[in-house]
Amino acid sequence: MVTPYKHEPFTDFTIDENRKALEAELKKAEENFGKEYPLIIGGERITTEEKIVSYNPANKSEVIGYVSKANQDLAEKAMKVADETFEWWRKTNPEMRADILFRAAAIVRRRKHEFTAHLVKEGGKPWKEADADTAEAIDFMEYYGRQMLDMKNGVEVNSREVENNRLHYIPLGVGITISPWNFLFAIMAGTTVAPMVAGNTVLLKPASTTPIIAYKLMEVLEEAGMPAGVVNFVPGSGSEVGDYLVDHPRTRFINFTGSREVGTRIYERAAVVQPGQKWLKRSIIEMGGKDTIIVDDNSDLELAADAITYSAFGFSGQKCSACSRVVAHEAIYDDLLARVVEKTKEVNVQDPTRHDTYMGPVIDEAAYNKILDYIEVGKQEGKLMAGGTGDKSQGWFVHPTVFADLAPDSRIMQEEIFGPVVGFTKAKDFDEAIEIANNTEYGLTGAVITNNREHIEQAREDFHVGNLYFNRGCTAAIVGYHPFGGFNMSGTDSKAGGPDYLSHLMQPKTTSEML
Ligand SMILES: NC(=O)c1ccc[n+]([C@@H]2O[C@H](COP(=O)([O-])OP(=O)(O)OC[C@H]3O[C@@H](n4cnc5c(N)ncnc54)[C@H](O)[C@@H]3O)[C@@H](O)[C@H]2O)c1
Ligand SMILES: N[C@@H](CCC=O)C(=O)O
Repeated sequence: MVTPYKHEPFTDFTIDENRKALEAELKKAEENFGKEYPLIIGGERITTEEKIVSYNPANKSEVIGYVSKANQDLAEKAMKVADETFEWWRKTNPEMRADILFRAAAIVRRRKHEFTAHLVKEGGKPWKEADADTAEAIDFMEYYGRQMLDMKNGVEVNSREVENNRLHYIPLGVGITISPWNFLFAIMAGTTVAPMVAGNTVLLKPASTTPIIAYKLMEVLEEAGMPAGVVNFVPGSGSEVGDYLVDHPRTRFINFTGSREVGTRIYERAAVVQPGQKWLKRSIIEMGGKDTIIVDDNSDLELAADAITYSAFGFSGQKCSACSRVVAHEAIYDDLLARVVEKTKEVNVQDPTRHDTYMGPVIDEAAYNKILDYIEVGKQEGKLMAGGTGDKSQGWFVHPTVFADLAPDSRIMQEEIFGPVVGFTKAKDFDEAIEIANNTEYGLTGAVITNNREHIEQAREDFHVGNLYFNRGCTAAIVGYHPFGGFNMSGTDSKAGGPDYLSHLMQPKTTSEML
């Protein structure tokens, strides 16, 4: 009997015991620095000459580890193994597959601080963010296991007197999971275990900046009883291994989360029917955001300022859900801006190994340079109110930055920066605020801070985003509570952590028997 789903609680690090536990795991994580990690294909560990090097973004001189790098030959080998494994894995009992996830979740829960410490080091996440990432990985396993149990008997369809009709779900085939570095554990794990529990086999290609956490997930799944060949670990270059697997005629589906640039490229390539290909590939493509918080004239400004500060600067703004645009009613614009600037100046930026860190580094040099370039653009387009500088002496640190008085169509208000930069613009009334909020090519998250019931209902209808929140920030969706995914150029809106998610990874089959 499976207990009802509830999300994994976050750790309270003000409790001495919890703080000491994480500190001990951070020390242990440092002892493991510099280790080598192989590929895993059909359970076989394969070491290659060429390596991906994973660095600590808060301390450039620290190498977290060296990960073997797949080439096209190894990708082909992994495809063959996954294809063969699918032939029997697709017929396995869904309960057995769900049990693997429940066991895997329990293993991670028992070693929670070990994983969280690893995320602090490999992802540069402050404790709170790293703990939430671990909790979300657990949630995905618990939630998708239960979803599979709910879906295993299909759904009721009508039958007539002379026939017996059924609709049930069958898996698709071999899927390619391509994951981002920002939710290095949760999204990587969720987009791997969902297809697996649905009866598919998977080739997992994690982000090259954060591959080691994916190896650790593989170890957990193996310990939980996942047979060899079901999930195969093939880290490698996006343009080499990624393109090869996306184009492969035996690829049945692609489960991608990442940037708009790479997502649209994959979507286009996957649409091309290759010689020998017998199906139309399914593409689940979740991409970026340019997420807005609207602040109404009749609203709690302190709540608004807190929500903006956390949504803009939590994990250095490196969330697809991060608030990068504020649209404020002109009557409260100056007051709100002053509050946010004051709070921004209080944000500390330091090594996330320290327990009191609010904001750590950005992920790497390319991200650092891109964000600082945008800051220069912002200085031309608006008024710099806070931040505006970086420090790369030790790691890739960018100070939380606020720009005021931007035009809604300025680059800072339109393009995904993926860093700790937020822009403010003014609206004369709520109608105009909604119009500005919708005026991007994305449609992922948004929030409205208001005490006006009519405006809540208006936004519910007209604010065109996949995840809309009222009187809170626009980040921190919880699996099973806030199914997550966006509209327009934010992606295919598959709603990760929601009741429809597994249906994207299976196909419904109707059978009708004459009586
Ligand atoms: N919508 C969501 O749920 C969601 C969640 C997290 C992150 N994101 C988005 O992800 C982006 C940040 O992540 P990122 O920098 O890792 O994104 P990215 O697009 O650079 O990389 C994502 C993955 O794609 C791989 N890749 C790169 N080129 C490829 C190719 N040609 N073929 C196949 N794979 C290829 C990368 O190696 C990585 O594993 C942001 O835009 C953010 O908004 C979206
Ligand atoms: N699901 C996360 C965002 C994932 C993208 O980076 C949130 O709701 O903040």
